[in-house]
Amino acid sequence: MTLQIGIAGITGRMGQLLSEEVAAAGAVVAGGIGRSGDAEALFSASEVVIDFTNALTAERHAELAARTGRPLVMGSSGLSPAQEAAVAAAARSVPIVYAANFAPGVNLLFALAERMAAALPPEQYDAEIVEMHHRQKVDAPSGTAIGLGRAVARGRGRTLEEVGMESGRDGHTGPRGTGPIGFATLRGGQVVGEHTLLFAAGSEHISLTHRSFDRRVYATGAVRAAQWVIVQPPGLYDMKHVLGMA
Ligand SMILES: NC(=O)C1=CN([C@@H]2O[C@H](COP(=O)(O)OP(=O)(O)OC[C@H]3O[C@@H](n4cnc5c(N)ncnc54)[C@H](OP(=O)(O)O)[C@@H]3O)[C@@H](O)[C@H]2O)C=CC1
Ligand SMILES: O=C(O)C1=N[C@H](C(=O)O)C[C@H](O)C1
Repeated sequence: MTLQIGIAGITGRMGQLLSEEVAAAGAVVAGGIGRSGDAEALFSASEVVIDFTNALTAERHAELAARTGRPLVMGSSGLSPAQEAAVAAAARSVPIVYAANFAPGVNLLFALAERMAAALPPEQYDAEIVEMHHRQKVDAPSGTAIGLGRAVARGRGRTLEEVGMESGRDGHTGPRGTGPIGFATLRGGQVVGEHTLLFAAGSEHISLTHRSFDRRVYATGAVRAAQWVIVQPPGLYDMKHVLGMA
């Protein structure tokens, strides 16, 4: 049977590409909604739903996935801790892939970030994350930047909340703290997505950069995640699970 995939956010930058990538993968677009669409009807008509909307809508869709028993692939970013907790609660009754970034290269970057952070002591190496996106992006720092921050903190045996984030530096900030991860956000033009992780010590710097040139890389990854998630038991998954990197 051909997989019936619903698309939440079908009129958006990602949604339009998703329609093409669903067809390219030999699946069928079961339906799609923008902000005026009927989400209940979309979930009923679909075997799996892919959501690229916004934080508030994505939280509602996670709850709807749990209520209808339809697996969900979620790419929306900018979720608050409470919204992420709601997604995790929904994933107790339905499988959900919630990924900050569906590009394979970024998921390799997450793994490398963790390894580098484990090797570079925070007393000597300050971790800074710089991201740039198109002028339409509404959330900051990007979900991927936060994901990188979490990977660095994990490598140092802590959580991001424990190590702390230094973002939006302006005015008399005082000296940089030892341990917190710095975040800088650039917005402009039509940049698809750029992320740099820098470890800065007194006598050396080491950095890793990922650049996306085409957001189709996210759409391809999300469709792959949809094909993967339909046969998983309930749980909260990430792209590393889909890619076999967990
Ligand atoms: N994880 C990843 O790899 C990636 C994540 N993203 C994230 O995906 C999200 C979408 O990005 P992008 O496509 O660029 O954004 P767009 O603004 O281009 O698209 C947003 C889509 O969401 C729809 N929408 C808004 N409100 C609702 C609602 N209440 N119910 C249903 N649909 C709604 C819009 O519909 P309408 O046209 O009617 O307004 C539109 O189709 C963002 O959070 C972005 O950060 C983006 C790229 C990659
Ligand atoms: O809004 C975008 O465009 C993107 N959002 C995601 C994020 O917040 O990290 C992923 C990608 O960088 C593009």
